[in-house]
Amino acid sequence: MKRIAVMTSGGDSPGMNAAVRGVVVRAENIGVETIGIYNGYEGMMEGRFKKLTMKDVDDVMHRGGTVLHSARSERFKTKEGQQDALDQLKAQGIEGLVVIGGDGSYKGALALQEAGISVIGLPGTIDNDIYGTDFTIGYDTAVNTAMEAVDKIRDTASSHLRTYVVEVMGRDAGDIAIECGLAAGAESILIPEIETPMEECIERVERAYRRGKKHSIVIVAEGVASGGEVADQIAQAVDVEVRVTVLGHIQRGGNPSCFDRLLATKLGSEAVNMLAEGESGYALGRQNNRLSKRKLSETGEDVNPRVLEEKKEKLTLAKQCAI
Ligand SMILES: Nc1ncnc2c1ncn2[C@@H]1O[C@H](COP(=O)(O)OP(=O)(O)OP(=O)(O)O)[C@@H](O)[C@H]1O
Ligand SMILES: O=P(O)(O)OC[C@H]1O[C@](O)(CO)[C@@H](O)[C@@H]1O
Ligand SMILES: [Mg+2]
Repeated sequence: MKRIAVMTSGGDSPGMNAAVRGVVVRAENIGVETIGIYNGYEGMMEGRFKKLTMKDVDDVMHRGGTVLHSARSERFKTKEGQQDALDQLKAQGIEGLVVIGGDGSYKGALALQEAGISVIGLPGTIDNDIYGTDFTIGYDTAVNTAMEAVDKIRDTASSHLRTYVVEVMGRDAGDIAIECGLAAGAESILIPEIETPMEECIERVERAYRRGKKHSIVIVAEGVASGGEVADQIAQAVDVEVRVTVLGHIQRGGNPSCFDRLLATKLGSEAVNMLAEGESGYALGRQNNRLSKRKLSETGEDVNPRVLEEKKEKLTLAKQCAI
């Protein structure tokens, strides 16, 4: 294999740069050329390609965001869009491709694999919602950002004896909500995958005050409801001042943690090894502290019931630890 390409896609995540660096460094070390594709699948269809050398990734390991930029592309979901992308890859003589992104990006990666490109997927998303890996690149940084923010909110909540509803990211994924909620000792955690009746959430807030607690914290993943909606319901039921904080995109930014840098570097490097050995069509990750690989074709919830099952098991276990 003489020439491969690397791209980032979907919402950015801290550690994507470290993954790109992992790919470029390993490829150069074994004499393979790397092309960077800018702007995700949108850039692929437009031919936004540039050769990358170690010099280009000298100073990116510690940076948040993605130097290759990222995008969400509706056009790439169409057959015509995918054909344009294939034409561009072929014109550039790309023999292998590393796609760094989330579950949506993996669907695009699978389409390219099925069309004859050798693809390896790396889990780059703060959502931690990829089947076959315990952690995604960027999740550790994001959940720590959220937890630190909730710690700060707790200080003011406690001073004013208030309840705070903190809305965190996760349209379909509850990992950030549940793990930052557990780590910050929240009274109630609302996630999209497992329904919690509002009465239960309200009862938990009331119970905290009855116990003599000075504040209470409710974490809600954006996919369940807005923080404002949840706050209104609590304020109607409990005689307490309620405030809302929406953490938003600060959860996607910032320098990647050591964990995310190492995960990204190892996976980037391994992706190149696999392509060089003629293996493709896999999504890489880490499970039980070992490198894991799953077929890209098995990572979608729509095709593999284990995806949702495994996710619910993990979240149910975590929920059992809540107060
Ligand atoms: N069914 C599909 N077929 C082809 N391409 C797809 C498909 N679904 C998504 N994609 C492509 O992948 C891109 C990224 O997907 P999406 O917006 O779901 O983000 P993601 O990769 O899941 O990351 P995150 O959830 O962290 O933002 C989409 O904009 C689209 O171009
Ligand atoms: O920045 P955008 O495109 O609004 O995306 C927001 C979504 O992206 C994610 O952060 C994942 O990257 C989700 O948790 C969130 O719902
Ligand atoms: Mg996703």
